[in-house]
Amino acid sequence: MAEKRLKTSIAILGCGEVGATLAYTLLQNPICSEVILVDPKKELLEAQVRDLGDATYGSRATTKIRAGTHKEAGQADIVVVTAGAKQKPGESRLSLLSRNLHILSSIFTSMSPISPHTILLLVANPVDILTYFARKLSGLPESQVLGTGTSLDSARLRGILAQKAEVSPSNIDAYVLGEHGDSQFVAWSTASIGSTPLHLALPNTLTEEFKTEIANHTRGAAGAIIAAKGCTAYGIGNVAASICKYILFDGRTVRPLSFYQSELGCCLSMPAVIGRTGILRTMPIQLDQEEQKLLEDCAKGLRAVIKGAEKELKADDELSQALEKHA
Ligand SMILES: NC(=O)C1=CN([C@@H]2O[C@H](COP(=O)(O)OP(=O)(O)OC[C@H]3O[C@@H](n4cnc5c(N)ncnc54)[C@H](O)[C@@H]3O)[C@@H](O)[C@H]2O)C=CC1
Ligand SMILES: CC(=O)C(=O)O
Repeated sequence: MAEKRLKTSIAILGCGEVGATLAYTLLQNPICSEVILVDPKKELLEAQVRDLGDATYGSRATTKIRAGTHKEAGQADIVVVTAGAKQKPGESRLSLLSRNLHILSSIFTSMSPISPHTILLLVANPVDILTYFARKLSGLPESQVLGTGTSLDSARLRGILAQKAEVSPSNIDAYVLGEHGDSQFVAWSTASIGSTPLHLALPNTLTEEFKTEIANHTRGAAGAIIAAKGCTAYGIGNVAASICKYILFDGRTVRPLSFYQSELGCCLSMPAVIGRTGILRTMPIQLDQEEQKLLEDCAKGLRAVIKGAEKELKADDELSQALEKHA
């Protein structure tokens, strides 16, 4: 029991491209005692654990990796859900909804009873919609259920702006907000380089044309990478590992994350402070009129998807029972 209390564990559900990349990132930058991988593909699971284990021998690695069950995962400090289908080239994230919602529901059935202290981090797509249903299926408090949301899009935005402005990405403070998907938008009015507002830092560059080009580049990044290599993994591996660190180390770090927005009736990304108990609080952001409209349109679109999914769920006995359990 004493040993259990001293251990910190991160369970990763799904050990495909994203799950394995996240596990590798966590082994290279240790933040917990143990990483537990769970996947119904037994041969793949065993091979990933062996291959990842090989990366730890001979170094000063402090994190152990092992295969586990969904039940064990349900007792981890953090459960990261990467389990699910991914987009084929040209497919949208939303097209994955029906398949991934079924997987999500089966995961919660298998993990039950989930520890009341577990923090759930959703990665699988469509991440905002799955985060919304994970809240309902897990029965955990809202603050403990979050999605990576537009963290990855914001990292991509920082990268391209840093190139254009010829400064380090760490000096760019700019967010993509809303859906991790096509209705996302850049909060240009709040963006800065260091403490200098973007319009002062890039006075001749920040035209409407430039903003459209950057926003399209950011929105289209996943599609372009998937068209060429079939998946994206390194970016999200790094983003998800950082979020796990902010949680376990009680970083109180501000990040654009997907979580339930009661006034909008859906999960989407807004800046939040994250720490040991998950979402500690929302960080208010002053959007301009146009951005506020984009946020509301984005929420409207997500609510419509949720409504459609709820209808589909009602027709599916197993899923509707799973949802009712925590209604
Ligand atoms: N939110 C984000 O920014 C990003 C999200 N993604 C999403 O992450 C998900 C995973 O992507 P990949 O790893 O490339 O796919 P993948 O196909 O390589 O791996 C998915 C794994 O999930 C496993 N799985 C299926 N049902 C399971 C269950 N009940 N329990 C545990 N594991 C289960 C599969 O067996 C498979 O090994 C996709 O939905 C993808 O769209 C990917 C990149 C970025
Ligand atoms: C696949 C995905 O959601 C991304 O790379 O943004």
